[in-house]
Amino acid sequence: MLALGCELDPDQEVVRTRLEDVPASPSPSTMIVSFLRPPSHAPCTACETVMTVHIVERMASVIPASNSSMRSDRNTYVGKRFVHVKNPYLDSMDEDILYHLDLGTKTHNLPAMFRDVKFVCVGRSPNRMKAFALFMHKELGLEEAEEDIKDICAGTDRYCMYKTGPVLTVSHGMGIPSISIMLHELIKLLHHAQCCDVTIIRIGTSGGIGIAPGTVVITDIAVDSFFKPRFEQVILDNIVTRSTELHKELSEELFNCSKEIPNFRTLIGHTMCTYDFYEGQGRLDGALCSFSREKKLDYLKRAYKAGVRNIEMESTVLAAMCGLCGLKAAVVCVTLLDRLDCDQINLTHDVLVEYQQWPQLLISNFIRQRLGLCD
Ligand SMILES: O=P(O)(O)O[C@H]1O[C@H](CO)[C@@H](O)[C@H]1O
Ligand SMILES: O=c1cc[nH]c(=O)[nH]1
Repeated sequence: MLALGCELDPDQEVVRTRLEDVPASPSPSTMIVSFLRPPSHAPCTACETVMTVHIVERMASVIPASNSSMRSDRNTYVGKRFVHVKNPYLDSMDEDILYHLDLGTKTHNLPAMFRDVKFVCVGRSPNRMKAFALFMHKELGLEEAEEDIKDICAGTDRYCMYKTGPVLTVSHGMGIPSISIMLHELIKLLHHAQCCDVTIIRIGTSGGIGIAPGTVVITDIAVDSFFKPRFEQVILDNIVTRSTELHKELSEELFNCSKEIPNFRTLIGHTMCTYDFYEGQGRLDGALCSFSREKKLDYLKRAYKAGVRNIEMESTVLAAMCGLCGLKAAVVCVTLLDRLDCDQINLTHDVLVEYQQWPQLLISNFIRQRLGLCD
């Protein structure tokens, strides 16, 4: 019998192992083959896939009460839910330099700067996020002068960061590698700053499937290009599979909040996260295209049937990392086109600007509501 070639962290679980599926001579990167399913789920096609790797790192929210090894971890969430890191090496480090944010534990008093943060809003570009921070500043009625809202990461041009009251706004660039680097350092920052009960929301744009452009999709589950609720992270020469479920109550709260905004088109649905904008999203207009229009439409229609309503490029890793580190996460993206109709984004500048404001408006209303600032 093949022994499982790893030691499991309490937060990681091989839910079921199908030894008959293990290749006779597994390569070093296919040491364990298992059949994965988050324990709280009934079996479904989305989860019932034999994968090259094999470990589900469960989100705290899906830990069954009977799992005693996880109970203490879970109990730390009662009352205050701290942001936690899952790295035994961090504690022994004399200093932690958050290189891409130009911040550090020795150079900055992170608790003094950030301990009161309750909401983190992330989005692609420095300009968009600066505009959002200024908008939030106005909406929260903060006394500080607008000119005093400075980019906290000004010492680097990798990302930007603004703090307006309890709201931290950070840019993340395009795609999984870019947002993933930012999230590692942001999560450590929130941890070092002893933040608790933090909600993180990605505000973005996306391509819709079978829905009118301008619709805001609130993601319930982020799925990969195979419509599976998973994020595969290559670690050394293993692929570790992580769950991509987002916070259900949070998405419902956001949806309810959207109902109070006049003429706001919104829905809750699955969001597909890809590694590429062109071939990866089935576009016919990239520099490379090796499939037919029929194949493209067949793929997008299958995605729709699987519950996917929009496509973007960051949601799976955000869901996976935040779920593991005790952050309630949501993804709110407006759709710029219906991919069943076209591939090119041909909106006028004004319409594009208007569409991009919808998610921002929703998030600002949500934060104001949470802070008891609504009329
Ligand atoms: O508008 P943002 O938030 O960047 O979102 C989408 O747009 C970019 C591609 O144009 C990708 O980052 C994708 O996720
Ligand atoms: O089609 C689109 C539009 C915006 N962002 C994407 O990732 N895809």
